[in-house]
Amino acid sequence: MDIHDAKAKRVVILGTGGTIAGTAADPGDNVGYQAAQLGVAQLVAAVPALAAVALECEQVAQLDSKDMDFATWKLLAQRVAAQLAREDVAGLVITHGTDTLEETAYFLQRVLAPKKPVVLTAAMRPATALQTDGPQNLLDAVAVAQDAQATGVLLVFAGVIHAAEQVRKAHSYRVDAFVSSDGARLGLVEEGLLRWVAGLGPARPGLGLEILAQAVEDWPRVEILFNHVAADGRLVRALLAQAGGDRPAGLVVAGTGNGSLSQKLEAALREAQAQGVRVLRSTRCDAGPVTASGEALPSAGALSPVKARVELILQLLSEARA
Ligand SMILES: NC(=O)CC[C@H](N)C(=O)O
Repeated sequence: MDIHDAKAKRVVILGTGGTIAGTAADPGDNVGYQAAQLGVAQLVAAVPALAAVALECEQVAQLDSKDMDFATWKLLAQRVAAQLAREDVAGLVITHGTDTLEETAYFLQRVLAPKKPVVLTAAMRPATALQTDGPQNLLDAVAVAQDAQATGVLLVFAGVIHAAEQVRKAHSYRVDAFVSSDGARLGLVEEGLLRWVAGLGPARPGLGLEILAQAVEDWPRVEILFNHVAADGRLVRALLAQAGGDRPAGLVVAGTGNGSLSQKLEAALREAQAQGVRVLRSTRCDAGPVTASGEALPSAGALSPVKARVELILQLLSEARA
């Protein structure tokens, strides 16, 4: 859809901070900047084409996404649900830091599984940079939020539309920092026009906002560990030795290859399981699922280790209410 279409319904932009709202003293400095300095209304004001779109802005948070926390997640999920419930709203855009964006995207998809589009976007260069990427990403994200075919939690970045489940940050510096596993990108945005390249798959139903009712201090602790040469399970045993409330409720292991584990690490994880700690097996490979087999510890499917952690936290919250 052309973003200049006057009949287009309203888009609400929720600001949370990140580099897209960052500033540096020197325009040539792409790394020595402060994230989360500009308000979301200032980001919109920097994109003249957005003046023609029916937009509202809401500042939900103002942080560097390396510091994203459960309280902000809970507030964001509530605000997203409230804005989506409005009939005059076609879709949402969320501005976010790139560092933990994929975790927030997966969290919102699993909790809300929205029918309307919820489009995250971000930037790899601060707003003051010579080659700032935030304004174009914001413009593209608004175009996707208005599109009748767009649905669910998406990321729009560097002209590409990604789905929450597949996307991950793959580069620490380049402006096209995100990829989708197995090339599963959904589409492209070119001069405000969308070109879908993959069908949108059927989404699982959302777990519901109610599961977030528990105080965030009491949300389950889930840690991530790796398999690697000579992984001996001592880290697992150190965690199990922690006193009552401090010990993790769940562990995600980023296994090698198809989620494989050294004999010692697997033994330690089975001990954890026997003691009531939930274990999920993911892979440290960049792409591809963990295909379940026989007696192996439970697989996280195609979820990356950080998303498997979000999934386990949400499953534990959901089961605690059942
Ligand atoms: N490019 C970025 O957005 C990363 C900056 C910052 N650490 C954040 O995630 O908020």
